Amino acid sequence: MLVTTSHSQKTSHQVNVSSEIGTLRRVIVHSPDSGLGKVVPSKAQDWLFEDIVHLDTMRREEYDLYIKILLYFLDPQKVKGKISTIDAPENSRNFYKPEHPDYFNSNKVIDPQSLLSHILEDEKVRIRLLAAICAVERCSYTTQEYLTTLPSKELSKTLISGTLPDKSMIFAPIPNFIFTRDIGITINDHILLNKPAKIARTREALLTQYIFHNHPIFVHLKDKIIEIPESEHHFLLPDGEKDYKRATLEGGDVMMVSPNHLLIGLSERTSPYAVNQVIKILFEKEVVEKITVIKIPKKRDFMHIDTIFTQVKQNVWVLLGTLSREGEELEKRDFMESLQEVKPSEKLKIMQFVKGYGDKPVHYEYLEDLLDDISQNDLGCKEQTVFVYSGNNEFPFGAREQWTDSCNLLTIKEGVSIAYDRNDKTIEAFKQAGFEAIGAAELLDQFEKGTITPEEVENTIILLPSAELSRARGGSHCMSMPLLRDPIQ
Ligand SMILES: NC(=[NH2+])NCCC[C@H](N)C(=O)O
Repeated sequence: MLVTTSHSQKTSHQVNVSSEIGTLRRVIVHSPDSGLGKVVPSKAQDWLFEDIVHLDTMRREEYDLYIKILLYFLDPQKVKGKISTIDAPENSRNFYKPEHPDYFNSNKVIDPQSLLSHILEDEKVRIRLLAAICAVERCSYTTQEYLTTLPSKELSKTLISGTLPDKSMIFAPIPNFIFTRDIGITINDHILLNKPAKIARTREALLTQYIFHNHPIFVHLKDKIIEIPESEHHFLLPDGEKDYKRATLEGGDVMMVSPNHLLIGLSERTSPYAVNQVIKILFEKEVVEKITVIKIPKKRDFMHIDTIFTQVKQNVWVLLGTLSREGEELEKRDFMESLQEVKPSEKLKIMQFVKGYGDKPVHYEYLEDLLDDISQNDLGCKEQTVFVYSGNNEFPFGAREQWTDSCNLLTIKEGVSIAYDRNDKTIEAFKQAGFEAIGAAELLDQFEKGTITPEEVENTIILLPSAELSRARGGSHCMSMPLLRDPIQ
């Protein structure tokens, strides 16, 4: 192995997440690679995109700001006072390219492309991973042999983008790799790896599995990496019946809300069998004591639970009104709506399992009841729980803004979250709840001028330009896999 682990490195390799809001210290994010620019209209839906994106705008005007904000909060010496140089045209964005010598190379804001190039230095890992990928992608033996000869940095780039250094495509891109939330989830000091429901995300899972099992920064996690096995019945089922018994789970459905309490979505992407397995494994390993299952409608609009709600502060949540108590009350006031019967599959169902209390779950009727219980009882918050609704619950903006990820926020420290700038009504609702809203570029400008420091930022929603990013159907929560957060006070 090229990278070795010294004692001082070990502390910086710490992995622990016990809340959604403790100060973020280490995170995995992936900058949009060239594969995103290869999405064509005929494949967009298969690749889980609603549209094709303009890669250059997505990078320069949107995602690069996200990286700079994350670095300013997590690893400031990488960016402080350097932004105009970093973004100077003659530097060709090299700062953001993991394969380039000028890459920011932080051990706090980490790109899986770098981790992959490190593990590919190991001959054994390289051969095994290439064999696995080439089998999945049905490559010829000659292609596989050629790939083994590529330098690690090039190979890493190719395995992610699907494109060789000569720009020819050897397999499909994995454009959803920017949504690192879905590749795995840190649950206290364990990592739960994902089992994607969609074929388009298969290679992501394979790369992630190899990274977590082989990279020296995760070597201490050996017994703490959890993978969900397929049910043995699954293999004997006719194809038409397979779906029900499949084990699928994506990270957007898993939320660590307090040290003992995990939320897991039962959704379009996460199957009942996987949920059962997670409960069994986490209880057996004593990783958490309480697991709440939130069954959401299987709809493209919702996909994972983190598209419906996320947490901003111990007592503040942003959520979609139509699936909540607020939504039902609004509906009841509308006589015609109340005549329409809601299909059971379109209703939210919340069941809470506590270790040692058998299979008898506690039921919550509404999302607000559960979130309030988390704020007040799990987190012991003294203030009243506040709900900020998507689109400020104004028809039809709740649904419109949820579609562009108004409810999908990454909290980088208590009360400070990153959101998309396009969700005007939700931003308005945040302001009414006492938050400030500031554009990412403006905030960076203030950091550079020294008028404010990241430590001084409080109760603020940082707004990221999102015309292109939102077409990929994920927000900042999806675009982050936290590895380390401070415990909440
Ligand atoms: N955690 C999330 N909500 N991830 C969003 C993923 C979006 C991606 N296009 C997909 O459909 O898979």
